[in-house]
Amino acid sequence: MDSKITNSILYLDNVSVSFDGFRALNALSFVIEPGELRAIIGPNGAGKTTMMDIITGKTRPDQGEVYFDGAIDLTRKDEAEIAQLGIGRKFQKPTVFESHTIWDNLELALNRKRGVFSTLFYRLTAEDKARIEHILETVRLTARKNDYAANLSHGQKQWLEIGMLLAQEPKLLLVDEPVAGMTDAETSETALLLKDIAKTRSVVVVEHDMGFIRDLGVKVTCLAEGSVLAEGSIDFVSNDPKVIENYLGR
Ligand SMILES: Nc1ncnc2c1ncn2[C@@H]1O[C@H](COP(=O)(O)OP(=O)(O)OP(=O)(O)O)[C@@H](O)[C@H]1O
Repeated sequence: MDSKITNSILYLDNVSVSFDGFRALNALSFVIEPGELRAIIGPNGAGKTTMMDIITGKTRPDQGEVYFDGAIDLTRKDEAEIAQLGIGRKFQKPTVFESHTIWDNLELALNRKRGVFSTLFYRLTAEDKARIEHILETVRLTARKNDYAANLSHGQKQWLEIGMLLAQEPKLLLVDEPVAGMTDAETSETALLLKDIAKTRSVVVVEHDMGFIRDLGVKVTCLAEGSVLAEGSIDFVSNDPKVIENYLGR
């Protein structure tokens, strides 16, 4: 097998998918390295959500290769299997349990991995507690751990949900527009938080907020019309005439 596949955490090659004759992805190819934090930008309808749907098994490609963690062919796995393999997805809207505390939300997320029956009789070990404390620190919510999730700001709810995904220890985390609706301070903090997370796993983040993308300071992939328009540093990508014409200049 190609070493480009075996050395990557995520490998997409020539992936296409059409809906009623409309090509949402058109020969999309890109590679994410283990431990990489990658930013994906692009205009509305560029195929960013469809790309995440393909990776998580929600949508099947019409053609192309999708490999995870070396040699796992994701096109042969269903959504549940892909989640189990270690791909976590954060949707745009936070979906935390508002009437539970922040701690309980994380405990529930930790238990989700274990299944219903073991959860019924399960007591947290010291190791589990340490894990929750560590996640609380990562997502900047230690001081709020006993508050109800309902009392968090929108940005903090996004962080809590990222924490709930971390409890399941994904190898790859897909994050869709995390900073939409956040304050400027929360947006800057989210860039730091995602960089912290990427120290121990790979992260792919889709965002429109260019200030945030600049703060991340990582490799950027710009999609348009279902394929890669430009890829490289933020300066390289934002000076590309095709990116200016199709996205930034709009
Ligand atoms: N299930 C579907 N059925 C029909 N068309 C779809 C479906 N999913 C996506 N599309 C179309 O495919 C195109 C790509 O959509 P997609 O949501 O992936 O873009 P996006 O880059 O995520 O856009 P945005 O930034 O607005 O979220 C759009 O024109 C969309 O209408």
